[in-house]
Amino acid sequence: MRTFELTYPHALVLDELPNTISAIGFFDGIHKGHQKVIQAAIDEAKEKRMESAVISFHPHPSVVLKKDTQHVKYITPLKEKKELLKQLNVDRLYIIEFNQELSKLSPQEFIDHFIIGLNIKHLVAGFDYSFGHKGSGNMNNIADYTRDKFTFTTIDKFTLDDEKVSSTRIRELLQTGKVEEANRLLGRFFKLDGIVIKGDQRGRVLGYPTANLRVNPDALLPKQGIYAVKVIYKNETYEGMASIGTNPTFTAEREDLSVEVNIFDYNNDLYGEELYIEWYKYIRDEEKFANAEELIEQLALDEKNIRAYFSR
Ligand SMILES: Cc1cc2nc3c(=O)[nH]c(=O)nc-3n(C[C@H](O)[C@H](O)[C@H](O)COP(=O)(O)O)c2cc1C
Ligand SMILES: Nc1ncnc2c1ncn2[C@@H]1O[C@H](COP(=O)(O)OP(=O)(O)O)[C@@H](O)[C@H]1O
Repeated sequence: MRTFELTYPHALVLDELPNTISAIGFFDGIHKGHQKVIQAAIDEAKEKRMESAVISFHPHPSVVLKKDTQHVKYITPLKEKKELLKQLNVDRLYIIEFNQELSKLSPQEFIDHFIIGLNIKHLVAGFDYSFGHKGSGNMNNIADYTRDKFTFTTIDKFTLDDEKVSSTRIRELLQTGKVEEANRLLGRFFKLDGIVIKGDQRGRVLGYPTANLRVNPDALLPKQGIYAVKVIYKNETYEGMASIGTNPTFTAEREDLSVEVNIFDYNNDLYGEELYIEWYKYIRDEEKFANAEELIEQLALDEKNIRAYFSR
């Protein structure tokens, strides 16, 4: 997959671009609905022997358009989005910088520059995709803007058990600890990755060393609490238990959340290493215990429960 990060106006030359069939959308999460849109573009490209592409945006439009949104958290930050699209075997990824100037383009200007101008011969989008100033272009009026240079397909809303699969729904599920349900809509396990950093060096004393992760500040974290997880490290998968929280038993008044994981049946130095965590099940809320002994008892119980969960 070749990635092109474009700012308006881009300098790509039409004559040098291959005939392309592209999906377009913000696609946060690359969930099952997004996958359907993207797969439709890939399938059509194969059939027509053209290149497949995804056109997406960064940052999220709400960062630019809303006054009160300072920081949007993503189900799939740009890095994860790229990795997932690469796995889907998309040939080309165009990331358009979403800024004030872009938001002011008319629908026709947007189409001329980013669809016709990128040599897109066929465009695939979800039923609710909109483009151009204030989203005035959409899949119902897009025929007014094609100049007969490309055709398009609109993909109907994707539902699971009568519920629309949406990024908003998945965010809500993750933020309320319903990771199993979120995973179902994603069509894979929700993942976070990070580099192992030093914590307070207390875990090993408790008998439960925990790898503390520095995660992407753009990444959406699931609800605070304790989870059954799998840890992927150097292509090996381990079971483990993770905590997202403030370690209230030991620390008062802490604002940032730590993401840490105790890996079962593992004993090795992990500082500086990259771990991927797959989130399986919410187990319990984080608690403030009276002392370390009580926390240790609870950790033993958590381990027992989570091992049982994985061996069902
Ligand atoms: C599965 C699991 C459950 C945890 N539950 C709690 C909890 O309920 N309350 C709490 O204060 N800390 C909890 N912790 C965090 C521990 O306090 C923390 O791992 C320990 O203090 C070690 O911190 P360190 O890695 O910075 O040395 C939990 C950690 C794990 C891995
Ligand atoms: N089973 C394990 N799970 C997690 N980390 C482990 C494990 N075995 C060894 N380690 C190592 O121990 C470190 C965690 O020990 P801990 O005392 O909690 O220190 P810290 O407070 O720096 O996280 C990890 O970063 C990793 O390098």
